[in-house]
Amino acid sequence: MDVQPVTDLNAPVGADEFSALMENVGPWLPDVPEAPVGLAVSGGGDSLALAWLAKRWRRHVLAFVVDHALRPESGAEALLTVERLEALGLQARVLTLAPFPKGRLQERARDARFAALEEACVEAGCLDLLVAHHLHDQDETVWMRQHAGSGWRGLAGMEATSLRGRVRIVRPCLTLHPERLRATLRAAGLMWIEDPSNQNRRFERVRWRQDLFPTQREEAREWQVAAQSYRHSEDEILAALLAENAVWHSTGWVHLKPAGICENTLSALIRLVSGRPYRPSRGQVLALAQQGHGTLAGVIMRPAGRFGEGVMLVREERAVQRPVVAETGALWDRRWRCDADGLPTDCLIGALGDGALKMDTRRLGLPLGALRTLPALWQNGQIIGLPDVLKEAGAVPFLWAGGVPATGENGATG
Ligand SMILES: Nc1ncnc2c1ncn2[C@@H]1O[C@H](COP(=O)(O)OP(=O)(O)OP(=O)(O)O)[C@@H](O)[C@H]1O
Repeated sequence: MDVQPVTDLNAPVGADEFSALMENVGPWLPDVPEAPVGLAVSGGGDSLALAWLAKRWRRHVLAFVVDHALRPESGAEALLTVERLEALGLQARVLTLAPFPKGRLQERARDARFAALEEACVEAGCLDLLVAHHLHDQDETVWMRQHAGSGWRGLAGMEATSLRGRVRIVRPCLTLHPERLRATLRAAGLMWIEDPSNQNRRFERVRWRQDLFPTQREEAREWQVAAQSYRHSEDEILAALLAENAVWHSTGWVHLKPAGICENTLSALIRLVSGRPYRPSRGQVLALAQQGHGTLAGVIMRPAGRFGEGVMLVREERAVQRPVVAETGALWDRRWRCDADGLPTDCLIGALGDGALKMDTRRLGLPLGALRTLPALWQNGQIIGLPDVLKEAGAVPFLWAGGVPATGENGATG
């Protein structure tokens, strides 16, 4: 649907305008209590304005307020935000984060925040999570990436929708000026919290926010629109190449025919097979494509041999995660999620490893490297459960949880 641009920065965002923005980032499930739309609210002006608008758009919206527990007053602020949300008729929950390691604070806080939000969304039945990034956030993202020497993929900025693990992140306000979100709050007579870290020039984003001239913001928008349209057309080409030439096996590896081997397919497939959120560097991928075999970003590429022409891409055994405690929902190696209930307390999830030696890879139809890097349930150094993708008796359910699809960019920040 076409949304008429509103140029008056003092004009609150209207209900019809917001509905049109939401329609552009749909489709949406029916408005039922079993499937609320999730909403991430920091308590700051932007996300509170989004909460107010979202509640008018739909009855069943569930807000999550993450308390990073980094400042003594943060717990009280989170509760105050919950009260404000409840006063708007929204259901709201506080998610308090466990302490996380010092250093790279903003990045770690963001990762921990999204992990908690994803978990809470899955538990509450929310497929979508709304966040309040707006036009100025997008400008700053584009400038930061431009400054870091990012190519067109980076300059395309944040997408209005992207996948993160098991939820879809939706940014309905990406084209809205922040002044209009403030105007919306003022018109509704709502109060919000100013987070002091939003003024702290120690953080790169804050410096860009404070220093960018209006003309530079305009410039960023031009780059962003051009780069995003290029990104979308490149993604279409990539999807067609993959559909024609790549076979993704549910045991976590890929067979790629010769006609499909190029920088674009390899970088997307390496990200997929490794379970990592980011693509490897372009130079490294080009070198690998030229060599025809090798190891990159936790993935081994080698000739496909008995599987046909071309190459196979298999997770590198040396790079897999160490064993983790086995419990329902546990994620191992960023690739596999354990879906079994009632596991004994002293079990671990780790690579099948040498447990694969007694197995017949020909009968199972997969390369040894792929078999060795599948998850297994271990107890006292013995394998007590194989993943159900192998279709063996007494198997344990594991779901592929790589999180990032092969096509479609996830230019996520924030
Ligand atoms: N502590 C938090 N709890 C829940 N959601 C959050 C939190 N911090 C950020 N978010 C979500 O991520 C978005 C982007 O984060 P960012 O840090 O840029 O926003 P902010 O300036 O802190 O807050 P706001 O956007 O509410 O003014 C927010 O708009 C909000 O939707």
